[in-house]
Amino acid sequence: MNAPQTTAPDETPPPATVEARVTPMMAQYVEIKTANPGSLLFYRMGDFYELFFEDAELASRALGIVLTKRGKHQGEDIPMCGVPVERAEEYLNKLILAGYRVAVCEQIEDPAEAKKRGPKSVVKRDVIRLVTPGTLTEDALLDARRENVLAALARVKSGEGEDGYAYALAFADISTGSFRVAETDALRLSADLARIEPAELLVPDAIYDEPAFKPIWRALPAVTPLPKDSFDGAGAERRIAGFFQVATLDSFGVFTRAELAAAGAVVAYIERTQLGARPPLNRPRRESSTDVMVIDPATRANLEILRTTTGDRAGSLCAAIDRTVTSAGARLLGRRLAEPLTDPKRVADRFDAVEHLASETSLRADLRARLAGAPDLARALSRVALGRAGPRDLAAIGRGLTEGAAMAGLIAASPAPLELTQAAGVLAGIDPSLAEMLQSALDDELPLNRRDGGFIRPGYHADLDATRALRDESRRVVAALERRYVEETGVRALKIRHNAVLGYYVEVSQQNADKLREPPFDAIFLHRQTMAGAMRFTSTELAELEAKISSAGDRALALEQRLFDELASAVLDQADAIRACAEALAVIDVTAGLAKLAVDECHVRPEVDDGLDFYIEGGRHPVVEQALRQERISSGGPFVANDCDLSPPERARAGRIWLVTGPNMAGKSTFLRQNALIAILAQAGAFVPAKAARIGVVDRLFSRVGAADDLARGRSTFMVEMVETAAILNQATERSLVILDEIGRGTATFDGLSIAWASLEHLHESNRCRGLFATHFHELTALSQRLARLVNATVKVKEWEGEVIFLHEVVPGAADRSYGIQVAKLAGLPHAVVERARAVLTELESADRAAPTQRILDDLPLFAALNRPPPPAPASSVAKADPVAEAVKTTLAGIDPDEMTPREALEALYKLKAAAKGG
Ligand SMILES: Nc1ncnc2c1ncn2[C@@H]1O[C@H](COP(=O)(O)OP(=O)(O)OP(=O)(O)O)[C@@H](O)[C@H]1O
Repeated sequence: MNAPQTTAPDETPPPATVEARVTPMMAQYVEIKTANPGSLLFYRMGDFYELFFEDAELASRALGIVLTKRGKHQGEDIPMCGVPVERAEEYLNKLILAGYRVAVCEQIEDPAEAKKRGPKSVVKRDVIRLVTPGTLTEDALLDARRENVLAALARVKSGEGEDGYAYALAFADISTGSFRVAETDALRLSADLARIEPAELLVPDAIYDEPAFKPIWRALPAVTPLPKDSFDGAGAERRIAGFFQVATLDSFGVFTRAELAAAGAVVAYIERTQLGARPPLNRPRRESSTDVMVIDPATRANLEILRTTTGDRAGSLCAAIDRTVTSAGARLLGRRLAEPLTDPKRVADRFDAVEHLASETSLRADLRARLAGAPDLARALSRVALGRAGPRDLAAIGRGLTEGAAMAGLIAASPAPLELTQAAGVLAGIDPSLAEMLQSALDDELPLNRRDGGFIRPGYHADLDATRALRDESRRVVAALERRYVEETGVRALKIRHNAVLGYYVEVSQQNADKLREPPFDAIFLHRQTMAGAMRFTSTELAELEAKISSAGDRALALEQRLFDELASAVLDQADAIRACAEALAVIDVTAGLAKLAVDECHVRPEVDDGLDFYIEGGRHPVVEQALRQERISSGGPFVANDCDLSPPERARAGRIWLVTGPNMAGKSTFLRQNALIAILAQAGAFVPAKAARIGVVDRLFSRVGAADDLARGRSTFMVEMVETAAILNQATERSLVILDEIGRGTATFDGLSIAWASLEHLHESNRCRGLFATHFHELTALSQRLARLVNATVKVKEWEGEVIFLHEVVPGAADRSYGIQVAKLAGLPHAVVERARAVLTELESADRAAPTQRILDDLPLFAALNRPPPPAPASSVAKADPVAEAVKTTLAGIDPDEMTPREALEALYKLKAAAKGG
């Protein structure tokens, strides 16, 4: 969903036209609103953020809060709604999720200052921050276990690429500081965006409006079009250098013009939304397009890598393998699964680290115990940098650094592989004095907000201790004064209380009040307020005490604020080191989590190399296996492991394709998916659910599994299936792994069979990829006699007293039937329908089912669309314009399978057979 547009500037009266009857406050509101188009304006008034006019109407609907009125503007009622400041985050969250942006406008002076300018003057206000989906930092607004990425897409004319443009993406998570850039192109853009999963994408106006891109925008949570100059390539370098406070970008590495433009846009947008505050971003790191396995959006969705098709984390691959104990670890695991590597060396480094912690049981347990106490360093640091931190953030950084140093010691105690020694090196390198300072400065129990005070540990700062003593002493003096007044007046129920309006006051019941209003006490007590059952007084003594107490309290608070700033700036001085620590902790967490997974779930270290093998022995589906075990969803036994070997046959230079047939519910889809997931896990650096595995790096993974329509894009189920199949046939290479499940089932039988047949040939002959192809078109199994690298496999079932028993075992060979009716019966189809279906099936099966198979083998030349000399045509080739074939063709042309009843279809089949016999 794209962000709904809020009031455009020209819809509210510009300040110049504001007439005399516009109140000064409204004039200020209108001015600020005009300066912040496209955002809802949270206008601070006391303890509330108020929204006016159209903003109020939109927000009251989105938040389900009451819409009221407040005064008049140019003769019209002003619609208004408000949210209490202390609950603002919760409401902000809802608005951001609904796709809005919010400009937060605060009072930037003390109301007392405003009063000095005259009774009608308005408190100065200004926008201190724009809250957008991609620029959140508050814990309450973020999902701890997910990244929150702001991305920008830039395009520059280059004369290269399909459309003469060079494209690049820059993507940053300001809540953790990661910042990367990568080239992309119009074709792989949606795959890259699916990998990056931006919470908000910035695009130039011109691209935003191009129809070809609209479907891509629709798949994203928020897209923000920006004017061209935000992507100005020439200015970008200066802007980035300014952000990182360096003179030139020379030391950052080499970037393309498009990459610079994209990174410049990200930086400019952060500066704009944070109003000058700088989150501690890493310097942009360049990614090469070949570094990671390309997985298109449909494949990601189909394989449920990070989320299930319904959008839940539970039930996804990520959830099934996540044993991390920190949020940062969970985020890194998600990132690794989203972008499996293609370099066997880097993959091996990750395996070494997992293997080490898998075998070092006690080290693993110690690290995990310490990690569990380590807070989210990266997000805390980001809030410190943006001035949004509380005392708990500072304490979190201190604790994280201390735990980190301890973990470095644990790892370094014995020889460890590279990934772990590198992480330990980073953790050990941090100066311990910062953590010590934070530890000694901050109390054990901390308030959430710095403005509440009371977070500095007694004994840390002498002046603060003295001021606090004064404040507390004064309180004791109040108690003493109360006792004295009780004695002097003889009113035992006399109390000294405090509230925001009166400050300190003396309260007595109505019965006792007269006593205080008579001599001699009327000289001491001054009447202030009459309540239902009580009367309130002040006294000179009390007023003096009050001034002393409040000044000591104010001074203590001010001192604490100063100390907070000092601690924050000490933290920021080491921002780079702290961020590196946060990354190192995440690496250790992911590694230890994967090691634990490997041990608990019996996963093994696969071999990943530059070859073309794909050999899995005893592979399992990690999600289905766990589900079967935990929930006992199936009455059957545990998960049945299966082998899969798509490695090239001897002397062949391309891998195999397995054609998997088998009854419904036998486990074909599960088998297909498990092999794709194993490839992802292996290249992400995780051990895999198998007895053994050897995988030649997969450059692209494609899967067309299951059917879903995309009515929003005007595509039927079959259309979606064909669009996805087209992408696979156009893009798969020898290095790719292709998983196709029941291609062609969404249309009439003959159309479907023909499409499946032609696609299989194309994959085998032209793409030459490794593949798994599941189908109910049993006729296709005959193709293995002609396609050298096509292997038939089937999922075994047993039939027992008319019932089918699923064995879930994948074996060589072909299935002869689908047992669809038995499965339909299991699903509870009415008895009459099941019986009728059996009768129809028997009748249909009595027709010659071998005919299409025969045609595959004899009649059609094998896949003629390639740029290679056509193979010598067989004797009975259609190419010879055989009159019999012509007759079959003519009869076929007259058939519209979609319009036929089963009986007509049967008759048409007989006619075709007759035509084929030359009748
Ligand atoms: N290897 C296995 N071991 C144990 N149970 C399995 C196995 N594979 C699949 N199953 C169980 O069988 C169910 C059906 O599997 P799956 O959806 O893969 O069948 P299918 O052959 O693709 O069916 P259809 O052709 O109807 O789509 C799964 O939900 C799972 O519970």
